[in-house]
Amino acid sequence: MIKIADNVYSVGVIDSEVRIFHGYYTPLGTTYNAYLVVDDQVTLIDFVKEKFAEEFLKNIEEVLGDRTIDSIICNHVEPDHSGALPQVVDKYPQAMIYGTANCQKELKAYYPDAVYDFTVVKAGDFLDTGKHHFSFIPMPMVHWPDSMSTYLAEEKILFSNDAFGQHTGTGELFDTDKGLERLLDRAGDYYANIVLPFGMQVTKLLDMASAFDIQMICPSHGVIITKYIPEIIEKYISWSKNETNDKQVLIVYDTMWGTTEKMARLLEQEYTSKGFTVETVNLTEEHYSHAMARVLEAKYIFVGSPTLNNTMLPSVMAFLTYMKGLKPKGRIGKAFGSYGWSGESIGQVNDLLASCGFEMEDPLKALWNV
Ligand SMILES: Cc1cc2nc3c(=O)[nH]c(=O)nc-3n(C[C@H](O)[C@H](O)[C@H](O)COP(=O)(O)O)c2cc1C
Repeated sequence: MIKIADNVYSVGVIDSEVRIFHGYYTPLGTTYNAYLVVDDQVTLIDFVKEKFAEEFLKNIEEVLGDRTIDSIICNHVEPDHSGALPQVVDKYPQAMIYGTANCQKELKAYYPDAVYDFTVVKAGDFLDTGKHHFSFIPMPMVHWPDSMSTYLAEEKILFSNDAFGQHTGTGELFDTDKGLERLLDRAGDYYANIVLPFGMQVTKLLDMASAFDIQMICPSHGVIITKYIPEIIEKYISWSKNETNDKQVLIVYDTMWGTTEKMARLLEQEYTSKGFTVETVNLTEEHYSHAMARVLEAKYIFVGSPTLNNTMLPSVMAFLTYMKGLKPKGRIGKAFGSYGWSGESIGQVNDLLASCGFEMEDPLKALWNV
């Protein structure tokens, strides 16, 4: 438990061990952030993953002692945020849960046996807990239909849920602990792997949030943002518009016997000598979500695979399928790869990149060797 403002406590937990998050590799683990606001009435904002329910309840008790929770704001139903709901409502049965209409439906589906009262909230609604006033900012699809943010006027805090999140489970608490570069690196990694398809919805959220004076952003994963609010908002505006760096190339490949790797190195040399910044990811050595984080600001996405049994390597297929789902826009693609006789992989990679809506450069093929 940590006090983060007058009467506001961080009561979430650190999960330093989690490594895969719905297909997204999290080398630093993550945190499940939840917050308590103590007023005439006590409000809990979000829960944690079910596995950490006991630790979570202890954190809450450390702040409240024998006091009870009157209101629970459920910003998002996904089990990393709502998993401990049954245990919390069991201990604090009188608490009223506030969330969007979709939140109500999804909670019923996830926790059919839990007993609790629920009030549906929408934009413009307030919760008054004595000296504190919460307002609700629904942000559907950032990143589920139920998602919302909550603003606490007196402390100027935006509880942003998954927006502005970062998977950083190393014990850092504030953006000032490790600085701006670290924050943007972790937030960018998260944005690329989770938020990227929802640029339009992020724009709406930023428009709505601009009406509030925000001095602190408390996301549901990672560090609390205090110092670098303008910087992170500027990045969110840029990422939501799919703005890329025209001089940045990402090369992603895999290889069996090294020729496709040689092709990747040749492309790297060519583009570096032309003044581009080039990042190269070998999918045997790095997870595809690491490559995805690099997609965020790269204008050029070059993808290479040799032909294996008339198709591309599974690792390359996994990356391309994953990237397609995350809907990056406005990129320039190029397929490359080596083959022995039929060479289907290069055309298949080309077609998948084209199906992402990328403008395509001519593919590069190498028979056996370069
Ligand atoms: C198990 C296996 C299956 C292969 N299947 C095909 C194939 O269906 N069509 C083809 O053109 N080449 C095929 N090849 C040849 C490779 O594509 C060729 O060796 C290529 O140069 C490998 O590129 P790399 O060095 O980047 O791994 C196959 C090679 C292996 C080892």
